Amino acid sequence: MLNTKSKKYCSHRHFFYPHQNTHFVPNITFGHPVVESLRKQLGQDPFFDMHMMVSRPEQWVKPMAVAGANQYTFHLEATENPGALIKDIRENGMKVGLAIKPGTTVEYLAPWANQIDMALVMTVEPGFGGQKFMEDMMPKVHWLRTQFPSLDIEVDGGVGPDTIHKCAEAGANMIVSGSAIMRSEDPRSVINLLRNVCSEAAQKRSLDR
Ligand SMILES: O=C(CO)[C@@H](O)[C@H](O)COP(=O)(O)O
Repeated sequence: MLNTKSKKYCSHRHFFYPHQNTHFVPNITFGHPVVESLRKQLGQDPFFDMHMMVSRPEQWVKPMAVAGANQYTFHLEATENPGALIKDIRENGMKVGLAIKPGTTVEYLAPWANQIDMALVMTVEPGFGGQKFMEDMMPKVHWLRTQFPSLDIEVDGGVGPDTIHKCAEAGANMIVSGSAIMRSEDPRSVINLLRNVCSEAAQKRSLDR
């Protein structure tokens, strides 16, 4: 639960920036020591995109870069100065991802779209796996794809074989999928399916252009 006394509204009065002692999401996942260890185990090939569901994302840029992250994705709702953070991420040699929660409209992300590598449209409230896919986020994906044809657009939350077509048709080309893969008896085939549906949709878009 966020401490409402620490609420601080920004100029457009839609977000509030959690106080440093509150959590952006209510649970804890792994941090840069695990990233460092994975990098050592897996070598330089895997692309590590760090989705930072944290308050004050500024504080983890350098540790994540040193640990071997390739892309640093932060939440627009969690920072007061996205421009400075984007600059810092780049100066630390990483690509930039910018995420929005379901309640945040794309118009707040749009001004930054030309400065980032990837836009992440959350299709659940951040925090937990296994939630229901929010189809009503697809217009955001579609709008971003129309406005920024070459931007990487990711969806995250409730994405699996039943929902991937909606994501791909709307224009997503990067997918986060947890439960659908982990709970499958054949994870490889689920991964291949998700990949293929996205590639086919992207190919069709490029032919239509
Ligand atoms: O971290 C989050 C939500 O905060 C997501 O990345 C989920 O973990 C994706 O898992 P599924 O929704 O696919 O189970």
